[in-house]
Formats: sequence, C-alpha cells, structure tokens
Amino acid sequence: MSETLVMSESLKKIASESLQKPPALLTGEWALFLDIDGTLLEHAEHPDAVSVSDELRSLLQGLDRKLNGALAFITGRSVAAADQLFQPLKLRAAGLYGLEHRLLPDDDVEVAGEPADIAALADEIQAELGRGAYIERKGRVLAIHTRAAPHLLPRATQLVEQALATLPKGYRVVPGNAGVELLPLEAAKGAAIRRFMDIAPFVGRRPVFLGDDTSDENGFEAVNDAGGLSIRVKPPAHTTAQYGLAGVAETLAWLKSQL
Ligand SMILES: O=P(O)(O)OC[C@H]1O[C@H](O[C@H]2O[C@H](CO)[C@@H](O)[C@H](O)[C@H]2O)[C@H](O)[C@@H](O)[C@@H]1O
Ligand SMILES: [Mg+2]
Repeated sequence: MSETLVMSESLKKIASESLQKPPALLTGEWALFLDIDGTLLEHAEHPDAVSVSDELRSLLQGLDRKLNGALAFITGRSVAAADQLFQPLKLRAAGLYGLEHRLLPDDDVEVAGEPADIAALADEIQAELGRGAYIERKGRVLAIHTRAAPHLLPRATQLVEQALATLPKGYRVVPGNAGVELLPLEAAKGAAIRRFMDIAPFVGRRPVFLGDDTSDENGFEAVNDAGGLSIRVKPPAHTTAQYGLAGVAETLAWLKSQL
C-alpha cells in the first residue's frame, strides 16, 4: 500500500472517530425525527426478524409526550410495516422514504399499489438471484436484500442499475444496508422532514434527525440547512452528520437521557 493511501486511510478514520456525541438537549424547542432499522433496532437477518421491546415502545411514547407530538419516524419501511412492528404504538411517520406521510398518529395512510413494470422487475430479479436474495416489494419501492448471501450484492446492484434504462424516468438506485433499493426520485428523507417541519406541532422548532445509512444523508442535509442537529449512528468515514453515536445501544441510551 502506498504511503499516501495509508495516510488517507488513517485520516478518514480520524474524521469518523472525531465525530462528537450529541449534546443533551431535547426541550420543547426541538422536533425529533427517527430512522428505524440500524438506529432504533439492531439489524437482523431478515426484515421480518426484528422485534420491538416494550421498553423501546415506552421510550418513544415518553419522548413523543415530552415533545408534544413533535416526533416522527422517517423510514424506508412502509408506514403499515412500522405500525406492525411498534403496535399498539402509532406515531407520526413518513414511510417509503417519504412517499407515504402520516401527519397525525391516527390518520389512515393510502397504500399505493405495485406498478406492473416494478412487479415484472421484481420477478425477474428474484428469478435471476434465486432464494439467497429476498426481494421486499413495497409498491413503487423495491428492496433487494442480500444479507443472507453477500456475494449476490454486486449482481443485485447491477440488475437494478440496468433496469433504470428501461423503466420510466424518475427512479434511482440507493445502497441499502446489506442490499440495494430502487426508489422514485421524489422519495427522499430530507423532503419528508421538511414536510413535517411546515406543520404543527413541528413548525417553529429545530429538527433533530438520527439515522444510520446512505439514504439518511439527505435527511442530515435538510436538518443542517434548517439549523438543526444531525446524528449518524455508526458513522462511516464520510458523513454530513454533525454528531455520531456508536450503535443502537448508545442511541437508545442517548434517547433515554432526553426523557
Ligand atoms: O430507513 P430505515 O428505517 O432504516 O429502513 C431501511 C430499510 O430497513 C429494512 O432493511 C434493513 O433492515 C433489515 C432488518 O434488520 C435487514 O434484514 C436488511 O438487511 C436491512 O437492509 C427494511 O426491510 C427496508 O424496507 C427498509 O428500507
Ligand atoms: Mg436505517
């Protein structure tokens, strides 16, 4: 390895390690936006294999109360999937990277169907990758999970990238955690956060967003621009987040300290 490469690798490490833990701060002035997987929940082998403890439910309920409702999930899962996980707790939520919004905890969310071209693509990818990959079909969003067969990730990524040429314009490919996702351009966590920030009880507060993934970077930019606070869980070498937390356990401890 060249000396320059060694030096830049060690500089990257320092950059990531130098991210400070976030300060204690949640008062009535703040609005809290939370990613789910990898932030509140440790990753599991399969999307359906995660579970939510009663302790986490009460923590979220307590924070929601403390913030007078200015708390929302901002997740790549659908709102229905988030509800299923956290039941009976229902919170405000943006699902599918902001394609779905539940602005009030009890509102219904209209579930969009799967377009024919996305359905055909999902079938083709499943046939090509076989059972080692799990294709999560989320209407207009496709997640190809390769956690159980990591060697399939490069091919999975190639297949969705190739599909961009044949699909109607307006889709993009985003790296997931042990997988890759295909999503409409308008599905972006930053836009989802901005939408909440325009309405009560969020309006006028400063946003805080916690997330752990590439798709969360856009949310970090949105809260940075709004004078808020961005926190990356397990921060990599490069992130636009201002603060870092080492993992799910440290994130939950920080959230608890805000009650
Ligand atoms: O935005 P998030 O709330 O973090 O959701 C992102 C995706 O999370 C889920 O997939 C990831 O977590 C699974 C459970 O740990 C894991 O098996 C998978 O490998 C991860 O990629 C979820 O299934 C996706 O729909 C979300 O988009
Ligand atoms: Mg996540």
